[in-house]
Amino acid sequence: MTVAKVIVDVPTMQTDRPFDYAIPQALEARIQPGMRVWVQFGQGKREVSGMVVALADHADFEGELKPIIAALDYAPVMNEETLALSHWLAKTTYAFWITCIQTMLPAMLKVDTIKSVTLGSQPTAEAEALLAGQDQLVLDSHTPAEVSAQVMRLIDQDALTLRYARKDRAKVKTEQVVVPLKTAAEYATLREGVRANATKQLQLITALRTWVNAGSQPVLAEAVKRGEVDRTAVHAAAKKGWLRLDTREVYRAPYDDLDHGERTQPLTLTADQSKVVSTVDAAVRQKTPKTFLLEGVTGSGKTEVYLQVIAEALKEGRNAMMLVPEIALTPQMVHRVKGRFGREVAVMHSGLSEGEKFDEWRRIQRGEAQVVVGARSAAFAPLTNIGVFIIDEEHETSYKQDDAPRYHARDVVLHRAQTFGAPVILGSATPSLESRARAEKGVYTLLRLPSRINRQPLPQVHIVDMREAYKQGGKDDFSKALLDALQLRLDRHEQSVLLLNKRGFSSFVMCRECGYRVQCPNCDISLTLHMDTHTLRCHYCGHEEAIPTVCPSCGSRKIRYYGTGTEKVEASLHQLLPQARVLRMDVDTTRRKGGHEKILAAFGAHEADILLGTQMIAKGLDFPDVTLVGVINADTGLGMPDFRASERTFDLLTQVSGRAGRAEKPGEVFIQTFNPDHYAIQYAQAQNYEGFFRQEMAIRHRGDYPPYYFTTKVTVSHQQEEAAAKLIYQLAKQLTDSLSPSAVLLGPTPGPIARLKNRYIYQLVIKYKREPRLDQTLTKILDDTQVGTRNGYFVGIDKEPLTFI
Ligand SMILES: Nc1ncnc2c1ncn2[C@@H]1O[C@H](COP(=O)(O)OP(=O)(O)OP(=O)(O)O)[C@@H](O)[C@H]1O
Ligand SMILES: [Zn+2]
Ligand SMILES: [Zn+2]
Repeated sequence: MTVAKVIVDVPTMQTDRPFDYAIPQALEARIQPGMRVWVQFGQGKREVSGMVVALADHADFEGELKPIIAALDYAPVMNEETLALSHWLAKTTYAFWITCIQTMLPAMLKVDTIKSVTLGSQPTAEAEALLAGQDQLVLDSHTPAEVSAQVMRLIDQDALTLRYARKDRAKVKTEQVVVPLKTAAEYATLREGVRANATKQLQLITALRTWVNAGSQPVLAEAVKRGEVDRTAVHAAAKKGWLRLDTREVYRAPYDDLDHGERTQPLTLTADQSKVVSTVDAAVRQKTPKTFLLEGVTGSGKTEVYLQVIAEALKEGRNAMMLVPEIALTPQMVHRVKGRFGREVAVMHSGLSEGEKFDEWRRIQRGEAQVVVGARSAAFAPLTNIGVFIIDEEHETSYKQDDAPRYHARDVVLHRAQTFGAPVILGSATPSLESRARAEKGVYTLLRLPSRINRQPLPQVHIVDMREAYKQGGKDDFSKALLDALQLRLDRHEQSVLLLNKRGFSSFVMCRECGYRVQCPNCDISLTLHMDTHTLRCHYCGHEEAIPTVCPSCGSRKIRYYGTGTEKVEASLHQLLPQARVLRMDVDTTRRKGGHEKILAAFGAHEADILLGTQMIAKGLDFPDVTLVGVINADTGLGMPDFRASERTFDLLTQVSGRAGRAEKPGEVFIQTFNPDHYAIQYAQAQNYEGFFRQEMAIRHRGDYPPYYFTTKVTVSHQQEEAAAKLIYQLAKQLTDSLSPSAVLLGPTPGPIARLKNRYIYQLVIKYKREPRLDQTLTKILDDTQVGTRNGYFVGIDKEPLTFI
């Protein structure tokens, strides 16, 4: 007997292991590891989806095995390598195996379970009334709690029966093509029998003859759109047997125009670039899974290096994967990669629709794409035979996922690189301290691009002391120096980029009379003001409400708007420089699909003089006419109680400064700050990464922080504050008892936001150098607390968290 080992879609600690299922005769030859199946699970008749992770010739389970009800796939959606990867991911991130599998697959492959009730064996009047003449009542998250309770009671009485059905989200896109069934001569004869005033029929026959002669089978919708044929006439002709309509599967191709556009040629490399490329190429050819840290200043031509290394892998008959942070995955970047490799490139990022993502994934899965470019989750793309991995802007925090599985894309890539015997390039102008320290120890190989292409100097950076600036005629967030520099660019018809560092504060509404700030009802945090929709929104749970006109606390009408938002700065710019054309880029202006693209295209086409934006404008942009970069508020991040605050500030300032003067014209940068003497700002002014690295390492060493120590954060949440607090103290004791004396426990403390989505949060952080027993202890903690069951506890374990607050 063949037995299937199935991971079921029931994310709890007790079910986080494969369960044995019998493969019924009808499915005997079909079921393979990596296929999704539909099975019955646990008591009752609950039906769930699951993933076959292995086949075996005998069961580990003693009793009678339940059979697999149905296979959900015709071919496996995971292969041996990705299945093993999912298991590794679950182990290393303390997440459920099923959660990892679902994270790795496109959303369209998630199976929704539809729960409903029908009349049971002992129907009652109450049950019949509830169904109100319908065959079934569907239960979902919108079902009111009272109804759920009533349904449960009626199920217990056998008055109702619970039923399960599955709904696959996957939708394959199809199109209809016209297949002419007759010869050109036959169509000519047909034409003679058609009345002269039947113009649509005559037109159709003419078209059919053209297609027969050209041997083409056009897409119906397109032919109709071009006005070549009439849809009704086509359907009528199909009935008469003049033609056939075939349904064909098609991909939603988000970058169709680029796929068929002209290809760019490799550039002649500079000596520095050449050295880097040949070093990595050698590793590609020898299949050595070495990690290279490419430290290259902004505008040093890292992207061209990536492209040529990818080309080498392809030449060797291997595939390539390149990760880019979400916000740097701009149309510019896609253009550069697609421009070189065309349709061989699959692109994966959150800006695509679910259908587009699914289709790009299928192209990779079927071996039709050789290069994958994507954001964090593209690290899981089912690409095979990978010859090189690239992570651009490797210091970016967006490579780490905040929710379970709390993985870092860099770790996923390094793991897969071992499997494939492929080198990895980690590239950045400002590498993370962790990576740079590893290069120092020789774990990674350091490669450098110390100068800009064509020996252009890095832009000149001015620090503007805002404490002084307001005394000297600065107004509305702008110093006179920055305003003058902007004016000069307007006069010269050059472009400017303005960064508003939003980290740390945002716009809010406050009562001038009593100081009341509108709070989220579900979370302990102030609501953020959004002028575009005239609402207040919670950035954590999504709660939205109208701006009050009267203070809910004291009844006063003196409600005022506070904080510097991009909208407010945009308004000041219009006042201060009325002739400037400003484009604003932030979450609000890019929310709609393609919004990002449109703004950048407009800026590239010189439809604006100033591009004003948040962090999302700091990375990867390469516009030759940008000669000025202004940072409106450099230090909002410095005040954060986070030991990485300086590193983040240095990275951001260096990256954004790098947007200026990338072509022939020299660039200039103005950084407005209240902390002009802070070392992060000083080193950013000098664009001296190595200097910053040394000083920051010394500080981390003194404070026993990463990269000298490892860290793990444990978070507990519960709807009752007391329950959460009690558990975290209990865990703290358990950890202290099991860890060595050299490990340090920070906390327990309430979470930085003490209540989120109506759950109270407590956390602790473990700092340690070597703790062989930590893994075991953490696993035991998860086992003991029975996460995911009805007791209401959530326990989150985050290895190397990027946020401590
Ligand atoms: N060998 C070369 N010859 C000529 N131009 C080049 C060469 N390599 C790169 N360039 C050009 O130099 C500019 C900067 O290169 P690129 O954008 O790759 O730098 P980068 O290091 O990725 O920058 P950043 O980290 O700031 O995003 C681009 O316009 C690119 O086309
Ligand atoms: Zn008030
Ligand atoms: Zn909220």
